[in-house]
Amino acid sequence: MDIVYIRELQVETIIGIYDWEREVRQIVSLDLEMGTDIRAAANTEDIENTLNYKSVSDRLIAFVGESQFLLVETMAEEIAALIMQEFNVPWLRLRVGKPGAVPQASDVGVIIERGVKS
Ligand SMILES: Nc1nc2c(c(=O)[nH]1)N=C([C@H](O)[C@@H](O)CO)CN2
Repeated sequence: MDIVYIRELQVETIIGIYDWEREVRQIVSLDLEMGTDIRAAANTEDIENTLNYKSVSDRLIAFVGESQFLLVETMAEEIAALIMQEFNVPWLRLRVGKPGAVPQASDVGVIIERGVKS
């Protein structure tokens, strides 16, 4: 299996459990690895034959930017389901980080893997 990836995609959104977090937009940082087979694209140099990381990034920016989740866990599960369904991705690994959440840490969040890796 090959991987198309996106690293440190940063999107402003409403997220968090505290009152102030329901009013102030914060940055979430996403890393996404998506299982695919790149050989058809490599042989044809046709963007239609691959997983377009720009299209995925644009969808993530729109979805996360409009969302209002309480927990990073919920955001991660919803992103995973969306990417697998809309882009026909059989397996993915996703990190959702809130770099501003704990001042003493450079980043906090969750990492999930979903689907079947072939
Ligand atoms: N496992 C989690 N822990 C915490 C979360 C979360 O979404 N998942 N969220 C918070 C607060 O919203 C925090 O980000 C504010 O600093 C705390 N712990």
